[in-house]
Amino acid sequence: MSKVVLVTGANSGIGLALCERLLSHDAEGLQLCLACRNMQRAQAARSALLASHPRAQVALLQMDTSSISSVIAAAQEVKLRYNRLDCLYLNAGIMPNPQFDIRAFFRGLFSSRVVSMFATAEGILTQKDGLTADGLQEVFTTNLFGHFVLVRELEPLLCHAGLTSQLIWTSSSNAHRSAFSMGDIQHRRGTQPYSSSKYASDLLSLALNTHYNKRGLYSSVICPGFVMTSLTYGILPSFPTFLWTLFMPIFWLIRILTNTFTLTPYNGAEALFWLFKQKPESLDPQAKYHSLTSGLGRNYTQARRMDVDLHTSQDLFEKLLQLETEVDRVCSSAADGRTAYSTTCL
Ligand SMILES: NC(=O)C1=CN([C@@H]2O[C@H](COP(=O)(O)OP(=O)(O)OC[C@H]3O[C@@H](n4cnc5c(N)ncnc54)[C@H](OP(=O)(O)O)[C@@H]3O)[C@@H](O)[C@H]2O)C=CC1
Ligand SMILES: CC(C)=CCC[C@@H](C)[C@H]1CC[C@H]2C3=C(CC[C@]12C)[C@@]1(C)CCC(=O)[C@@H](C)[C@@H]1CC3
Repeated sequence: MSKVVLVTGANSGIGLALCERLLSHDAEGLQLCLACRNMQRAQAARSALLASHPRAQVALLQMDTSSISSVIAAAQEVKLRYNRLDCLYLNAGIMPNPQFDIRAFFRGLFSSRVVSMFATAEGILTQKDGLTADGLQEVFTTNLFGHFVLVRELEPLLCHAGLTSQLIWTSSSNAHRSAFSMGDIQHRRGTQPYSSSKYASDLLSLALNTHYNKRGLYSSVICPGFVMTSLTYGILPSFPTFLWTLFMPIFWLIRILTNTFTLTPYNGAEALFWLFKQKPESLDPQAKYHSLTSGLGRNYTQARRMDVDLHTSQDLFEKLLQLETEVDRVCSSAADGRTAYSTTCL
């Protein structure tokens, strides 16, 4: 029986490279569904995949993870099209308006934390976040909450007696506990919404395992390493893309120090692809699976323990459930024509 796999943010970067790798592994035994916000870009990605795998089954789904109504509509469509989902990749993500602290970068270069700075970007990156049309924080909603709502909506397709399914989150080694606050899960008040949203996805994955393992659903988290994609190019917007290419020899040298410089989307998708081939029951719910590339260019996956605990993960899960109920209430009162209030108070 063919496996049904849905990938969010599949039209570019790591998501698209993953689709290519999945099809190269098993073009005919998969029903691949690319969930994207922009259908033109989605169509281009589908054509590229079909050019190298003409017999593959590749479907498209319109979904904007920053819009809760779009996520709910997309989930309804999935439920009409498929009767089960084997693997759901929660990969779409943004890092808007990044501010790169050059001084901190040069200080870091000549300090003992140089390797960790290149691996995690700790202390050198902040972002300016915005609000979605629903009044939620944009990074939180796109990277985490939209995906949470998607998982909840797709529960009937993911939880089947006697069968297992997988959730696989594209997190980051930029996920730091210090950037996340349980009193401000959307990160309204801080300057590191990206790090906060990725730390929250690490916590949420653990909580999802606690709640859903008994129903056959398993969740894992990966870090693709540092990959050259449009997300990365956005960090130095005044830098033309070709200048990044000129830095490649330096990056290859850095790769000798830290194998986290995977650099290409193909390498970055290593852990995503590796997890797909594992038995979900055999995976460690407290581990983050890192895509790594050695100095000689060998790709491998390594599990590293995450800085998460069950109690905090459970607290976050409950807060997300509350937020889901609130958003639902606001949306239905707006649909009824009653006065809708902004979700900024949530
Ligand atoms: N590049 C890196 O070094 C690292 C990346 N990551 C993570 O990897 C994931 C993939 O990013 P990457 O491939 O690098 O970057 P890209 O920008 O190439 O890919 C991001 C994908 O997410 C999609 N997306 C963004 N916002 C939304 C939305 N609201 N609804 C639906 N889709 C959306 C984008 O669609 P569109 O084309 O329409 O913008 C795009 O397809 C992200 O979660 C990122 O945080 C983690 C660690 C390192
Ligand atoms: C131009 C030169 C010579 C160096 C580039 C320095 C930084 C732009 C670069 C160093 C470490 C990188 C990094 C990321 C972005 C670009 C850097 C800050 C990430 C934050 C990208 C997104 C992630 O999720 C992280 C895992 C990356 C960590 C490393």
